Amino acid sequence: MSNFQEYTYELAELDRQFKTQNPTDVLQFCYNYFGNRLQQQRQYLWSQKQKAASQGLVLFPSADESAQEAQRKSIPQFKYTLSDNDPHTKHQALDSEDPQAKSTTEPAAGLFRTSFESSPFNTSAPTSKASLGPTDSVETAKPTSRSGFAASAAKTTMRINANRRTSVSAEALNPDTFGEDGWKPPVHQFTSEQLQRLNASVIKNFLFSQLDQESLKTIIFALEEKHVPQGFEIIKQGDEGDFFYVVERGSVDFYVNGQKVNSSGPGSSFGELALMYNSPRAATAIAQSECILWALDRMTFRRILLEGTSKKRTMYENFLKEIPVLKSLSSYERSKLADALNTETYTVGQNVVTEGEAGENFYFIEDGTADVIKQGQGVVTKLNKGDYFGELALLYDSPRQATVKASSTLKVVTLDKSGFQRLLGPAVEVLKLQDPTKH
Ligand SMILES: Nc1ncnc2c1ncn2[C@@H]1O[C@@H]2COP(=O)(O)O[C@H]2[C@H]1O
Ligand SMILES: Nc1ncnc2c1ncn2[C@@H]1O[C@@H]2COP(=O)(O)O[C@H]2[C@H]1O
Repeated sequence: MSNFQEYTYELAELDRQFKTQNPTDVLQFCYNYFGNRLQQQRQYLWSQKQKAASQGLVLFPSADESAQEAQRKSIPQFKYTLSDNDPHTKHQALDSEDPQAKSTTEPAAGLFRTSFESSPFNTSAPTSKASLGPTDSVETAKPTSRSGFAASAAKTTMRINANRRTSVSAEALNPDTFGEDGWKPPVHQFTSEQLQRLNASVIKNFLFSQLDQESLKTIIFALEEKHVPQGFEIIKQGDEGDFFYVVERGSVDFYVNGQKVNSSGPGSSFGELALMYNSPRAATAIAQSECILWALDRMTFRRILLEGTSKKRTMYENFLKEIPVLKSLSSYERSKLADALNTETYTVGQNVVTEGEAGENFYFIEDGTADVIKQGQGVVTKLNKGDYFGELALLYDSPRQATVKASSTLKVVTLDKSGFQRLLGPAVEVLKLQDPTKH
């Protein structure tokens, strides 16, 4: 594109955004628009340059080698000239791994009441329903989240990784640098009633179960309570990811290209993909009913939850693909299932489940063999890699119908009761059809 073409493109895009959003503060809107564009472009060029450098190519050659070397080491920063306290100015560099960038972008606490709040710039506001009003509980929390503008700005920015999933590990943040780079998680204040609710539901989310106490505490205090009305568009497909959400109450529907693909209820979470892969939002999320959500900012998600989550998804991805009973699950449903799995190992002769006892888990055999034994009948079935067991007690809320004993070293992947009820989707019908007591 020639400079002139680029210039006309930018003006046309600004014009389009302006007409869609109809801002009240014209200059501020233009300032924010170009600020974000410039910053995104600098970061994009920098990332391209790094990629090329890793393959021995030099992009944008400079005569001054030492300046080039210095540049290679740090992301060139574009700095805003307005004060950080400007309520319209919450920049995209929030996600930058560069500490300098963050120190210039964190808004002063208290300026933003809630990131869902209707603002002249917020195109994520519901199309037809009333906008979200801050609840008492929201107001008790000190918001440090993105402004409404950030959400709308996402639409105007160049899509760095549009429609492409980059590898998580390549982008993972280095835990060794925690604390050294100035990053601090948001710390909200909760009422005792809020803490009780968090304890009762949200904390039980699978993604949090892998965390040590310290990380769990960080996550909890970084959460922000959001109340959204029925019909509210929480996430828009194609937007940039800002928050990860856990549903405390209500349910959320997901649409990909206008088609409903999924829905999820209390205890579930969503909005992780864009944060994990630095990709645009993969689906639109709309509140099917009034919802209470807990939102976790992108940076805290990436710093604390990214590694464990991506490790689990990678670890179980291939295994789950091979299990016949799970063939009806979409790859996204398999990923969510992977989040909820754990591995246990049993030695020969050990019981995994015992006939007559209550059932808490469902099992897939990852490696090894097991015998299914019924009192008075002996071994009724032998199980191998890829087989499952323990579904009957969970399907029918009944005691275990048989004992399952390891007949060699046995590695099993476990799914607890709540995951079984929420994450197996269409596979539950297949499990019912294959009930071994009926064959
Ligand atoms: N079938 C699906 N495909 C993609 N995303 C889905 C699907 N079902 C639910 N989602 C959620 O919708 C979210 C939209 O934002 P993210 O892409 O960040 O993360 C996505 C998932 O958490
Ligand atoms: N013939 C069988 N009768 C009962 N349970 C069986 C049989 N064959 C395999 N099983 C598995 O053994 C498991 C014992 O725990 P559950 O009853 O939860 O679920 C049972 C089935 O998954």
